[in-house]
This record gives sequence, structure tokens and C-alpha cells, in this order.
Amino acid sequence: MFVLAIDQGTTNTKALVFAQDGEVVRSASASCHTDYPHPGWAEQSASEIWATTRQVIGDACAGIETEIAAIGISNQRETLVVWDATTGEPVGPAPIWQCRRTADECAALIEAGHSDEVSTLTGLGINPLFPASKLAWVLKNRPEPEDLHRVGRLRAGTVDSWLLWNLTGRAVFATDHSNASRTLLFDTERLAWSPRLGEIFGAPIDCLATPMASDARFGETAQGATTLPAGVPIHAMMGDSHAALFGHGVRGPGKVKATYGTGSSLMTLTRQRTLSSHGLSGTIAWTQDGNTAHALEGNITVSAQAAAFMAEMLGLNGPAELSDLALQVSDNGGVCFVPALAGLGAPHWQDDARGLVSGLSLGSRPAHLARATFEAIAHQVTDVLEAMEQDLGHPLNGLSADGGASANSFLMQLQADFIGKPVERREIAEIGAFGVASMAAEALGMPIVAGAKEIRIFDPATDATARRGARNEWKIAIARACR
Ligand SMILES: O=P(O)(O)OC[C@H](O)CO
Repeated sequence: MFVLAIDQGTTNTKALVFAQDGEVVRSASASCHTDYPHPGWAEQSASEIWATTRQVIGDACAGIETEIAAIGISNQRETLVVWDATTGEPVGPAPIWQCRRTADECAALIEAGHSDEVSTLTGLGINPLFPASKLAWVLKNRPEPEDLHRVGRLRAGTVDSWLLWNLTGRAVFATDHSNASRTLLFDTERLAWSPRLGEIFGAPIDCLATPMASDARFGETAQGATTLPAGVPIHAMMGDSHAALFGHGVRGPGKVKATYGTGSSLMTLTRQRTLSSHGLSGTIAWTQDGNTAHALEGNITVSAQAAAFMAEMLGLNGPAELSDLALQVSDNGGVCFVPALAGLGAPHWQDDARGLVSGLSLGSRPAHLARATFEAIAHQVTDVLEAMEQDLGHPLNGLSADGGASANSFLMQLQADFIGKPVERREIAEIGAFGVASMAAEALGMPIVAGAKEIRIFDPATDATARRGARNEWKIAIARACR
């Protein structure tokens, strides 16, 4: 018996086939294209998202189609797909999570005093990242959706619901609670779409997908939708960050996972629904076995991307060379780099902050800049971890790391030094896919029992005084970047 995980991300769509011992027996990947038609806009073709999904399922499952017992979907969140239920065609490109086209509309809603009501219902701040304002924009700025809405043919959903609808041969229009909780239209207390939020944003909630538990039996594959036979259950869906937390084996409060990708996402479970007063999001991690797992999340806009950026600035061939250069010096020589290259996300939320290098002197070398870049990645993660501790009112135990840049041991050691706690790196490459496959397997009653994976632990190697000094230097630089 195998479980198929579909991991639909911004840059790639992947299919991974897991055996019951947690090993990946087959996998396939296809890249996805993003358009940036105007400054601040970012959009993808929903047709391509579905086409790449069909392609990777075909490639990864060739010859073992009948042995797939269940499917789990982990996906890029906050991307809005709008389509016509009759033709099955998307209505225009899908504004993705990075798209800032509704920045003005969101600023106006904040100005009008809606922030408290919105965050009480959703745990989130008003921000163009989330689909609510994007849906209102689509209705206002494209001709077809309004007509389709009037005749009941309009469908609007996150990527999970788009894939589910297609996999089931257009039979099931549903989403899971973790994805719904990232839309700004979902009441996370009642687990239902909120008419009041629809009214605030000017977004119709009657065209949204039915919210279901993350481990629900959402539906079954339809004959001909993909190369899979009819009747394979889709038995888990989660946003990718949530799936990664599940994949790390986190099932209770205390541990934080940090994904080191283009940006970074930190997530920790909380005992109950938590409203952040330190720049984080309260969110639903997942719903499983009738229980809701709540979480706090902080999203950093530019994380590992800072290393690629600085490597290019220094004429180097990518982050690995930058890391080698950074290792040539034992400290930053007083140099600080704040990678506010697209403003600053959690916990600072300064859209107009800009990147900054401080502390340069005649003694500064490229190696100091390289080191300051890796320090910046670790400092930003530390900022979010500290905000989490302030919201929770108690210290957290440590950090579980994943994502491409977590493979860099130098960065992981810096991270442990700055947080003053151990950092754990689990040697599972595709942790989100593993997470959603595990949930689907559990829902089937045939849990994946992964063999012991190698875990590398990085313990802090600096004392409290050095840590305080480094953190103070960073806080001064951040304050300058926000001016
Ligand atoms: O496509 P990814 O993996 O970068 O994930 C995107 C996030 O889910 C956006 O919140």
C-alpha cells in the first residue's frame, strides 16, 4: 500500500509516493511559472497548476496506479483561484500569495478601523497576502465573475480546493480548515465562513468551498481525471506550512518549526485560539479526529533569498559560495545586513522598510558581508521566536528546522547561538509531503511508521553575553531599516 502526496508549491508541483515505512519510493516534479505583470503583482495560471499536477501524478505513479491507497494534498496557501463551474475554466490568472495588488484596499480597511474585528474573528491582520481582498478585487475588476456569480456558476477557492475539484471530476468543492483559516474570510472559532467578513471585504462567501476537517475523506478520484483509477480517496489536505509542522511530528505546544525557504515560516501549536499582540498570526494548524489544533505563525518575507541576493551582489556563484566565504571570518567585524528587500514581514510588518548594511569600516571585507547575511537569516527567525514567547508568556524548548537552507550547518549553528536553544534538523527532505501523507495514512487507519531518521542537533555554543551583544547590534540595525 502506498500513499501519494501532492505538494503544490509556488515554484514546483511535486508528487511523492510514500511506502508505509515512510520511504519515498517514487517522485516527480514539474516547475510552475509566475508572472509579475505590474510592480507588486504576482499571478499564476491555475490551468498550469492543474496540468502540472496531472503530469507529476502520471510520472510518479506509472505502473503502480492500483497500489495507491490514498492521496494527501499539501499546497501553497493564500493563492486565489476563481473558475466557472460549468466550463471548468479558470476566470483569469490566479493572484498568488505574494501579490500586493490590493495594498490600497487593505490600507483603507485598516484606516476605517476594521482591524480589531477582523483579527478577533480570524487571528489574522488585514493584509493583501490573504485571499479576501483579492476576491473582492476580482469581482470588481473582471467582467465575467459578477455574471457567473449571479447565475451560481462562480467558484472561488485556494489551490487545495481547485485540485480536489479537478481530481474528483468536478464532483467535490471543498477545502480544509487550515487553508480556510488563511483566507481572512473564515471564523476560526465557529469553523465557518463569516458573513460579516464577507461584508467588510466586499467578497461573496456563497461562492467559497465547503470547509472540512483536514483529515476528512474529501472525495475520490474520478476515472480519466488523471492516470489513477476511479475511487482513490483524497484523505488529507493542509497548507504546506501546516503539513511541515505535522511532518516534524509536533503534536503539542512547546516546539517550533522553522522552514528556511525563499521566505521563512515559523509555526508552533498553542493550547487554544491565540490572538497575537506581537505581530504574529493566530491560525488553525489542522483539524484531525474531530479536534482543532491551533497555532501561532510568523512569516518572514525574505529569508534564504537574502543569501542568493548577497551572493549575486558579491559576484559569487550562489549561496554555497557565500557560505564558504562567510566561514573565512570568525565574526561579522561589526557589519550588519538587514534584508528588508521587500519590506519586513513578521514580527515587524514594515512594508516600506528597505534593505540596509550598517557598521562598514575600512577593515570590512566581503567575508564580513557574507557572514552578516547568514546572521540576518538567523536573527529574523530569532525575532519571530521571541515574539512567540512573548505572546505565549513562556519560553519555547527549541526549534525544528526544514527547507533548503537548513542543510547549511553553519546557518543552523548560528541559529542555535542566537536563540540560545537547540536546533534540531531532521533528515527528511520533503517534510510537508511526508506530513500530509502521514495524516492521510492515519485517516485510513494504516499509519506510516517511519524508521528512525537521522536527527542532527545543534547546541548553542556561545554564552549569554555574546548572544545579548549580537542581538542588540541587530535590533539597532532593524530600527534603522524601519525609519
Ligand atoms: O510555495 P511555498 O512552498 O513557498 O509556500 C507558500 C506559502 O504557503 C505561502 O503562505
